[in-house]
Amino acid sequence: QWSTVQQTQRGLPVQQISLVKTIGFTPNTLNNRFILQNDISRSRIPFPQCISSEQSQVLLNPSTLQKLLHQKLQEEERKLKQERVRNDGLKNNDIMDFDAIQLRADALNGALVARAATKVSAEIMSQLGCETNSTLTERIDRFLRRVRLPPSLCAFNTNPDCSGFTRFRTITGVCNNLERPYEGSSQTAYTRLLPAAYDDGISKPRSRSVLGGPLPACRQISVTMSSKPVFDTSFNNLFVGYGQFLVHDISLATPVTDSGRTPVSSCSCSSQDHDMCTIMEISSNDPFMAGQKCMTMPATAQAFTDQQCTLGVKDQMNGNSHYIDLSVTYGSTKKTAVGLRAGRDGFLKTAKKSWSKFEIPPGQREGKSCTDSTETQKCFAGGDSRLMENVLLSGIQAQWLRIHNLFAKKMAEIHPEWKNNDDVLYDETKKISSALHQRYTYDFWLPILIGKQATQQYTGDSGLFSRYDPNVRGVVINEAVTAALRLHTLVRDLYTRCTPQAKLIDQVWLHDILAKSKLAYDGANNGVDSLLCGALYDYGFAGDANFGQDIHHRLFETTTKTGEVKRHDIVAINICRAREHGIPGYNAFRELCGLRRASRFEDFADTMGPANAAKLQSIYDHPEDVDLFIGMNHENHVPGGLVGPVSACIIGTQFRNLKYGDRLFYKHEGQFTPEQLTAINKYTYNCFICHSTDIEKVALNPFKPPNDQTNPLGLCSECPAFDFNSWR
Ligand code: HEM
Ligand SMILES: [Ca+2]
Repeated sequence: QWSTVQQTQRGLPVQQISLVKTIGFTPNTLNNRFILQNDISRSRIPFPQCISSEQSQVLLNPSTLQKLLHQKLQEEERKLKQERVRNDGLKNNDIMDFDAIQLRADALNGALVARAATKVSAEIMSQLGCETNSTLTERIDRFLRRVRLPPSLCAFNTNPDCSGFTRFRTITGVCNNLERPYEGSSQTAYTRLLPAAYDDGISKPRSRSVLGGPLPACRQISVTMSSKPVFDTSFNNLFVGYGQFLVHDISLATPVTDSGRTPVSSCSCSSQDHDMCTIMEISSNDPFMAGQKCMTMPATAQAFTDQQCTLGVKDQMNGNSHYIDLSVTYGSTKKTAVGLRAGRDGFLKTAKKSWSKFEIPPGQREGKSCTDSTETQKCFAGGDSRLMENVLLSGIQAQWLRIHNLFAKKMAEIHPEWKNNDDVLYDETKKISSALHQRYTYDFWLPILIGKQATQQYTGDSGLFSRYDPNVRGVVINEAVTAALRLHTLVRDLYTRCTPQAKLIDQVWLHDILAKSKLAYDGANNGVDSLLCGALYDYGFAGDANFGQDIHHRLFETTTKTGEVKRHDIVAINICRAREHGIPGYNAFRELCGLRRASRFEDFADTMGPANAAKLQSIYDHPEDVDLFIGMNHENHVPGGLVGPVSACIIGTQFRNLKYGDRLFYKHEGQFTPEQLTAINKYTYNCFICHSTDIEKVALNPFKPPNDQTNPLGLCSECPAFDFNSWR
């Protein structure tokens, strides 16, 4: 049944519209024929006049809508299949092994229905002859969101029973917010700080300057960014690696072609459906890629804006649980989570190698998330498909596995009555490890990124405990993960490996550890532990508009049989991804964050140096055109931070929401007793590293390079064990 929506979750009050009646939905009685015969060649009518016509009443007639939706569903399903067949011949160097996208993304469910609903929305606008542009997106959305899909097509149709899930986190994140149980759960939409901006007001990427000309192409912008990064000695590469681990915890923009392929290989230059595959052009005088036909990336799967399943403009799906809950380690879907467990004593599966006293992540059964897997050297399995994106990331995962199993063992020792209770041991241990992850994130990681002052402003509270606010939405913000948290400017080219005693082994290139498992299994050189050791000493690249070569121009480099070299570019991807996600430009976020909306490039002077403002002027026609990612990377840093004020504002808001909107946040009243929380606070990150690697000395603040005066090394042998006394 179609029905009207009274209230949206964005809090926009929506008027009822009388013409939408409720009717039964019976797919078999529908025919496929396109039933809208109206002339669309008319000249465009301004919005909202176009929707007040008689024709809009006809179009929004429930049975018309139903037929249209059914038709679009079939079309979309067919196109998805065609695209998969078309790309089947491509070399499959899978970086990502996607968990089968369940319920909400299945055919006739979730992602596909959301996609079809967007197509219906676009069709309605087109049939009404509405004039559309990116600035009208919000108003168009508000109009369309009055129309709700039949419940049979809405995966959120029934509320889950949360009564058994109040103490521990669920794997998906469902039942975290007891009033809005799906909020923040895996396979639901990102939220937005600002309304989307789509060229057609519905789903097409921003492509025009406000002055009328085309926006510069993504790769064209990227090649103007320098590849001569400088080091920032105030943080180390473990800070960078932890950051990547953390963003993979909160976000996976699930590709629409979720057949287990990389952003590189899941679309081809000949892809026909540009809604499904973005094709990035490369100019013939490109300094690194001349001769390469194009770069491609699959679109992000779609999701309904909220749990109402209405028509509306395009929104994207987060495949992972939004909360900071160690989902990289434990999984974001039930199936993955179960597969990662050993099935006894609360343990997680691991692999044991003769060359290390420590365990490493288990191999994937049929995994292809790395490019060099063999029978004895398998890609790693984990809760997030990007675990092998680089070996440092795999190392951080190994640490959490080791700590989990160590703690589960301790827990069984102090609670012999739980001996055979796999579930209790798993849940109790997981609750402590996720608490530690949150503590390290908020107390150590975030203050380095946005500075202590901004961290306090957005996430600070006094006293031992903090308080949950069920009205805060613990949902990942599209702008945060599509731009602000894409800290690729910090990513180095060279990675040091060292021995447990911190003796240099060698330095390896990012492309040697990117999607490759070889060095993780390099027993002679201590596997992942030697990279973790190196990360403590390596500086990161500074937060600016310089990007390391490997990630900028040589990402996922492959050579085909015919000798053709194919490369990708994270900067170009980030720009194009944000346009695909309808993220407005930098200027709009300046205003949101309390700065003046610039009308001339000189107005950027309050957030960046004149040279950077001039640089942006040389790329773009108008300040409104500047892409968020590019604008942010040109900002001066906030006090004590690595990012600029607009970045810090978006990131601060994100971490505030993921704290106060997370009912199970470790610091909130009721989660742990004061004694337990004190034990968690006392378990320092340096001792965590000591207990989860073979490294012998770690600095007091492990996210900063060791320094005799300001950040001295401590001996691991002196680290106290985690204090389990208050769990007895
Ligand atoms: C070590 C090297 C890294 C490589 C090779 C890498 C590569 C990538 C790639 C290929 C994507 C997918 C882009 C797309 O299709 O839109 C991505 C997404 C992303 N990256 Fe990185 N990245 C690295 C490190 C980092 C770090 C250090 C951070 C932040 C601290 C970061 C933050 C992100 C974020 C937030 C996303 C979006 C994730 C999502 O929502 O799905 N990355 N990265
Ligand atoms: Ca998560």
